[in-house]
Amino acid sequence: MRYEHTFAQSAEFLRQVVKRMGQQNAGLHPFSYAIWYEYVSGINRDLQIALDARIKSEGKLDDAATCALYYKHVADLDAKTALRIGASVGHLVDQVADSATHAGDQASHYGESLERWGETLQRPATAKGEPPPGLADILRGTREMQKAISDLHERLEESRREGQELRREVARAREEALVDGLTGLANRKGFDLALSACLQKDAPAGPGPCLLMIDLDRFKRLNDAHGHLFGDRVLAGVGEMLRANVKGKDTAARYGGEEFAVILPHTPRGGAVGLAEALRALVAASRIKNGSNNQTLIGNITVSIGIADYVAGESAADLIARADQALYAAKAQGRNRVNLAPRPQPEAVSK
Ligand SMILES: Nc1nc2c(ncn2[C@@H]2O[C@H](COP(=O)(O)OP(=O)(O)OP(=O)(O)O)[C@@H](O)[C@H]2O)c(=O)[nH]1
Repeated sequence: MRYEHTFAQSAEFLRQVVKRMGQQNAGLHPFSYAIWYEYVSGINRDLQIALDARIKSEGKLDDAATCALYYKHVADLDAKTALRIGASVGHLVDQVADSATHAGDQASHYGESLERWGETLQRPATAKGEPPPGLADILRGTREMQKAISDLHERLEESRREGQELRREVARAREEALVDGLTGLANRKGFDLALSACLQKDAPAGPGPCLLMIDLDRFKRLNDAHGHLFGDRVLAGVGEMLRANVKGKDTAARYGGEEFAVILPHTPRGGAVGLAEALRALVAASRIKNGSNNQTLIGNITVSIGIADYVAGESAADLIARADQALYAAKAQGRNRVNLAPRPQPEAVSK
């Protein structure tokens, strides 16, 4: 386990963590607890450096900063560690198997030589009617050695196969760590990785990328009226609709709670507006079954969508903020609508 502290140690960390959490602006949620626990216990050096730098430059941590630190330095750690261990184990097994193959080759070469020597030695002995003493033992020993090496080789080959399977499992686990359990879309971490990969490409030729932020309208009201489980089914339904309509190099993600995001790496703003309008209309036309017999159809589920098209030099955070502002404007204009963010003035783009 990652946390090996005794009860007394962790109780002391708890005391310090609560104090530190209370000094920030972020909520007292598990993400906040996790980063401060790792900070005060001293087990996560990168996090300590990043957290100190953040507080020095920006003062108290808010929710966004807390979540960003959590995703970057805590949540990803297990996946990273698993990947590293998987790669090391695989490498080790490959090395051992290579050595065994080499040893096996040598032994069989040695065996062949002994066989040849044996034949030469046996000839005059057979002529006299009695083999030289000890020669039969040498040959038997050699064969036994060959058999032992060949068994070892087989076992190590098996280990190599297991190592490869282990590596595949680790890769699968890592992929799963980037997927949201309820909707099957990319989760927040998957979204962050996809967006930063998309923005890191050297000056992409052609249009895009565009970012859509999609938020369910009056979702609290829906939860209150029909229950949280029904709310979850609505989220899963929206996820299914996005999976069916967002394909290829485009990424659909659950950004958090009842908010979704779509990254369109090569789509011009006109195309993004067209897709957003189609997604909005699909949700508005949907009906979801509810009730004990699942026969009651609930409608009036709508989403508002904000769109921002990337401006050269813009950071991921700025692009998200512009799409979010467009989303809030869509809400303010009455919801169930699509709104395109204005493009920032060139001097407003932070490099
Ligand atoms: N069922 C369910 N509800 C969630 C989940 N995540 C967030 N919510 C709920 O989503 C609701 C969001 O409410 P608000 O942020 O007030 O927004 P809203 O009611 O959608 O209103 P507007 O966004 O202004 O249209 C809250 O009631 C949350 O509890 C989830 O995973 N499942």
